[in-house]
Amino acid sequence: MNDAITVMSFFISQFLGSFMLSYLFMPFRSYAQGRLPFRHFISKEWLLHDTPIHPPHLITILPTDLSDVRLSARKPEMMGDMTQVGSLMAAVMFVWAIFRQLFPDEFQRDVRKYVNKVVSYVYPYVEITFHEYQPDSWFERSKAFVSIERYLSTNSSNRAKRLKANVVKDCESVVLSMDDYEEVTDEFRGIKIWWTSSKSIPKQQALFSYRGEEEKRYYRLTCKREHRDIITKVYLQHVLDEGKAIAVKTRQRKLYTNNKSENWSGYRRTMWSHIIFEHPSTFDTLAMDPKKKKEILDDLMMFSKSKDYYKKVGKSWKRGYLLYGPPGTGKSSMIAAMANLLEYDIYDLELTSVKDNTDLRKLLIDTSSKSIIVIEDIDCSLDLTGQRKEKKEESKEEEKDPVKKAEEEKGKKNKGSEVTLSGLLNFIDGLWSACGSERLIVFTTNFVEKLDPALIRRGRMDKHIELSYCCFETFKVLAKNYLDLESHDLFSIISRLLEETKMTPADVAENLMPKSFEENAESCLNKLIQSLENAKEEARLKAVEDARIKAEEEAAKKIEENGEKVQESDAKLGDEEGKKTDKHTDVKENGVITA
Ligand SMILES: Nc1ncnc2c1ncn2[C@@H]1O[C@H](COP(=O)(O)OP(=O)(O)OP(=O)(O)O)[C@@H](O)[C@H]1O
Repeated sequence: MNDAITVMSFFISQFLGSFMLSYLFMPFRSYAQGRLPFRHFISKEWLLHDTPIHPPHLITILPTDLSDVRLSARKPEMMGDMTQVGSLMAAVMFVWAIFRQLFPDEFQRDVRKYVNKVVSYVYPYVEITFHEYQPDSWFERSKAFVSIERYLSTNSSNRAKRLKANVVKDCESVVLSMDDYEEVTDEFRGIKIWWTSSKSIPKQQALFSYRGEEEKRYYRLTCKREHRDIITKVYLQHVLDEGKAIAVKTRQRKLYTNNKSENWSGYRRTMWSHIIFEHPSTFDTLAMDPKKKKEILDDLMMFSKSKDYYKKVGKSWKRGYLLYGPPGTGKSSMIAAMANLLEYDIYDLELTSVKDNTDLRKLLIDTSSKSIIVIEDIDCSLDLTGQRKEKKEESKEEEKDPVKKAEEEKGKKNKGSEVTLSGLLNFIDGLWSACGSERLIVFTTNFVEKLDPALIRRGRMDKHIELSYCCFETFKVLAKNYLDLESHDLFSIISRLLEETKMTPADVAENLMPKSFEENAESCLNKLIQSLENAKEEARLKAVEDARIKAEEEAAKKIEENGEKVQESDAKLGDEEGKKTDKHTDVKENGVITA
């Protein structure tokens, strides 16, 4: 009985094998005759084409261009085709099952290897595969894969028939990408390229799986052999560059702030926390002198386009900005406008949360390029101003009271940060500052005169920008933004008042903003005029009060000086009288002595 089964299986496999082989070789034969376009897999199109193809539609491993196939209905032949394909598939599966059952794994591997070798001789295409995860970094997606995904999403997803929709995190927009086992074509310098997305599924799904046992997604590029060089040397670089550019354009910008150094430990340590950066300030909404604004805009644009220039002159690609001026003059608004202009992230560095210079360096290394590192109110962040002076004084006072010294040390520790001025100077332009590129470092302060000159010298803070009280030019920008007004009869009064009194753009903006539906542009301007007049009156009264206080102080000083003089003269008189008495005593004594 067993023998009979063996013999039967032999004949069946012989029959199916020859049947299958004849089918397998037909595409090659037809290809040689230039008639049959090949496909990777059966697609909808073959059901419709009317090109006389014999045999019609089978699963082959060879890709083709279907674009030149004319589409029309061809239903009567279709049923026959379907039957043939069905039996072929059944045969292939049967033979494959027997092959896998009867032959050991090693043998199967060898067969596959030789089949691939043979196919590679006749296969007129080149395939390049890009895996989502590289074997050496299971937790990080391959940069090439991500770039290709972006490139294909943007350039080819409109041609793909099955798409995957991903909702971007923290955002309501939907990003479409090719679904698994989908194919799209791309064209580069007249060359046709096929991209397929696919995944390899593990034989057994482990209960506790790690990345290696999960589905592995990949993109496969197929092109004709003769185009191999141009595809590998030019096209791939083009795809990667495009992918990066799309990422920059579509990425959500972030506003980071540093965590306290104590919270950096553990596996998931994060030095920076972030939220999505959505500040609406732009250089259009920023009110300042137009000439000054243009100068800053040019400076920023020039910086962002000067990668090669910085390399040529041997400088790391970064630039320092010092923004100074009274509170409410637009320093923070300008930083947001810079970030929006250049599409950079912002790292808002809170110096008091940084333990020491080493941690400051670690934070710097953890920032990305295309970013603005901001230290607001640098004069208040740490006592950086006097440290150099203090050190000099300390070295002079060699022997200091140990109790006083200990108390001072304690006081310093209580401030929570041991970042020093030299640490900060290194942060800005030391060796470590060269890691990463395309970065702006911005300091803001209300009291520029308090800062150590070393901190703000050119090369560290390359551009010093003063943001000051509202002038008429600034007001005009605010009036346009807040009230849609370019001119008004009341502008002349406002212009005069702005020359006579100081008001910050923040206060002017507050007055210009309508607070109810009844308020219109004119009432807002009147509100501003009233406010300016009040401010002027307040300033006048303050000046009077200051003058009175000054006069009183001077009078008091004079009285004090006079009192001191009287005391001095009294003391002098006293001294002289004393001397006289002494002389008298001396005489007496002398008299006594002589007596
Ligand atoms: N130059 C300006 N242009 C447009 N709006 C401004 C300007 N200055 C101030 N404002 C308005 O005033 C508000 C406060 O401004 P901002 O926070 O930028 O000032 P600042 O100089 O950074 O103040 P501080 O020194 O207190 O941090 C902003 O929300 C903005 O609406």
